[in-house]
Amino acid sequence: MEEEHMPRRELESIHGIPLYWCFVEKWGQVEAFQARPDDLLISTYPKSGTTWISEIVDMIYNDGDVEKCKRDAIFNRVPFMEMSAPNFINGTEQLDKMPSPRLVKTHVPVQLLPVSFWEKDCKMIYVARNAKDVAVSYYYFYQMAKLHPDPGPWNEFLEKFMAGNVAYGSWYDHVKGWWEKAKDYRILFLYYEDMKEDPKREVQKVIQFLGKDLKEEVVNKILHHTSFQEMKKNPSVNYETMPSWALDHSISPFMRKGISGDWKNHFTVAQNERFNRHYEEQMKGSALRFRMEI
Ligand SMILES: Nc1ncnc2c1ncn2[C@@H]1O[C@H](COP(=O)(O)OS(=O)(=O)O)[C@@H](OP(=O)(O)O)[C@H]1O
Repeated sequence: MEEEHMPRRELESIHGIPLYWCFVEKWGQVEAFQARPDDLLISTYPKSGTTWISEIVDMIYNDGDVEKCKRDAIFNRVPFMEMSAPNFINGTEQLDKMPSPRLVKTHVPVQLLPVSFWEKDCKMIYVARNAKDVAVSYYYFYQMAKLHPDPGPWNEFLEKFMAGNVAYGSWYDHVKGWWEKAKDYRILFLYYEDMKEDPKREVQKVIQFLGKDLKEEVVNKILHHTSFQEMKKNPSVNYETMPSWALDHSISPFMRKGISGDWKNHFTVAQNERFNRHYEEQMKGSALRFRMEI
């Protein structure tokens, strides 16, 4: 049998946001998606801790039962709403068939979220990560995930990232857009850096937001199971069950470093200065504050 493969293709655009051609092709399904009142939406800009918070939430939903959380891969337990690609299960169709309560993953900027999520007043968790670490993580992900166009050399990719010419568009607009919405809707806004600094405190916030009450020993179990070291070796979350023609872990593992501040190993002094100037302009007037390391 001929091996499946995924030829790299340039991004297309949906409502002005650059995105994979195969997601754009089925965008009508995303717009028409019917959220349910007890859905929990997990929203992030790519590479901001989506898989981490997804596993934490599934562990909370299952009262810290590790075996239950190993029942299936993370992308089946927390389906990726806008996912649509040849030879892959379609996100909206997968969700339509799923019993409630559902956990839903998305990376859409706030203006592209299907309206039914607002109408049903669903709870949402948004995780934000500092732009420099996201850019680095995204650069490696572009290389290993064949859905992306070729990222080119780091310097060129960084320029594209700053200009918002990457999948899901501008990081700056994404975080600012969700931050503004969090003022009016049931959105728990978390930072990756806070989760790294004090995972217990942040997991407690999630438990409270979900209206759960878990014993300390269960919380400790969740913390252990969702540590980077544990998740890296857990096939139900490390994406190694995905075919290598789609995700090539030999180029870069999905669970790559899991730290804050890795950008320092990639940005030159000149790149950092240029990035900082651009960052100030983009984030001017926003109350959002990120820590670039912890
Ligand atoms: N448990 C845990 N602790 C700390 N960090 C973690 C954890 N799990 C995943 N990661 C890191 O998150 C990065 C992947 O982000 P996402 O899961 O958002 O990726 S995706 O957008 O859904 O493809 C990617 O970051 P980098 O290592 O910087 O590339 C992962 O390593």
